[in-house]
Amino acid sequence: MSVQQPKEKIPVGILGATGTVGQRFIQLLDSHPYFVVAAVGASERSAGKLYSDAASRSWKQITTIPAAVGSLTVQKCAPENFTSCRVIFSGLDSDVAGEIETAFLKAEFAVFSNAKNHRMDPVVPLMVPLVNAHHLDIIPHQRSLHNLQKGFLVTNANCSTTGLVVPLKALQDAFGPLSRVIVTTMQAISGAGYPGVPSLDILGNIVPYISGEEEKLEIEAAKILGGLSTNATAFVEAPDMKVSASCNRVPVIDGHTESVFVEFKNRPAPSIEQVTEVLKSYVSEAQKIGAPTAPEHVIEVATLPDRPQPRLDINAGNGNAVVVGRVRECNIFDVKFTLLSHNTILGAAGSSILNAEVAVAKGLIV
Ligand SMILES: NC(=O)C1=CN([C@@H]2O[C@H](COP(=O)(O)OP(=O)(O)OC[C@H]3O[C@@H](n4cnc5c(N)ncnc54)[C@H](OP(=O)(O)O)[C@@H]3O)[C@@H](O)[C@H]2O)C=CC1
Ligand SMILES: N[C@@H](CC(=O)OP(=O)(O)O)C(=O)O
Repeated sequence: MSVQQPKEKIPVGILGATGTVGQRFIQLLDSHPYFVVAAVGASERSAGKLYSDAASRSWKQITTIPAAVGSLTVQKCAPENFTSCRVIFSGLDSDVAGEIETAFLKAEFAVFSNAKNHRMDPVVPLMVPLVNAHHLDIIPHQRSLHNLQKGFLVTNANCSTTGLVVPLKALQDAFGPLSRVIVTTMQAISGAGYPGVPSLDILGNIVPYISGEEEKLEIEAAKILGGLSTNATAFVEAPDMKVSASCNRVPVIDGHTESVFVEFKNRPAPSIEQVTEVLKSYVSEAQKIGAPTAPEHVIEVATLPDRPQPRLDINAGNGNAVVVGRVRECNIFDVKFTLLSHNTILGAAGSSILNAEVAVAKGLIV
């Protein structure tokens, strides 16, 4: 089923527009077929300045600030400053995202958040567009609980969780429930925002601790890989699946690499050839409904034995695909592989934009 795209541009606002994720939104939306940036917001430090001035020092994208956004005045993140927008993309710091995003929800905006604050809310989809777009079906219930006509709130997952759940979803769909997953991450420094990790801590080094990260990987996957109750009013966690994570910060600018070990519940376990074929041929709902920025291939399976590598593979599917390599037998669990995903594109702004495209296609953005 491919859905017709909107004929008119949809004005969007970006909260946290000066940050690492906010900048990615601005870069990605510059060429978007129907979303157009109409307002930008950040902290009181930036509010009142032209975006080009507020972001001049922190802008770290390889493209320049689009002129139309550079000339916008940065707003305080209050709903009354975003009345020209129908959609809000939030790249807000989690210290403030909770309250601010709730205010925009209550003011009837369609809010797409990258922050952790609302992810485990029982009526908020924790949505990885290449995995669980059907979780959007809870929105009518969310609206009725909050007494809203048009507004709703959807969150992205943690950036490492996002890369992980894509191949897990393909495997779960094909071979049934997963019982145990162990993952060790090697996470890029852009994951910590700007200015992020001090250079003296990370250059020539590895830091084997990212605050709160392992816990997020361990709980978010079960919500994302689970289903919805039949009346679409509650999420049902993937049963029996246990995830154990070990997270490391490595001196890479963009791209989270993960070593993954998977055990299936059903016996006999699939062969490596079957696993590889399933990963290669996985198709997501976002692709089926014709979301314009969905990658052609959700999972690219690397054939060379020393791939994926962040420097070489990070832009697969314009940053919205997951590259999986080294698919092989595991002599403790069933299969092991290495994956790479772009932490600020698929892991953040790219997924939010895809989530909004899916919401447009489902008629939720009015
Ligand atoms: N970086 C990544 O790979 C990923 C990040 N995330 C999440 O996305 C969010 C943004 O992350 P990131 O871009 O890396 O962070 P940054 O630190 O780079 O940016 C934070 C943004 O929040 C704004 N901000 C800070 N305080 C306030 C305030 N009191 N009121 C309004 N705005 C405020 C900042 O504005 P100002 O410039 O004015 O200070 C800035 O625009 C976080 O919640 C993070 O956890 C999720 C997945 C991946
Ligand atoms: N913690 C991630 C980025 C992030 O901000 O995650 P979360 O949105 O789950 O807090 C990293 O450092 O790479």
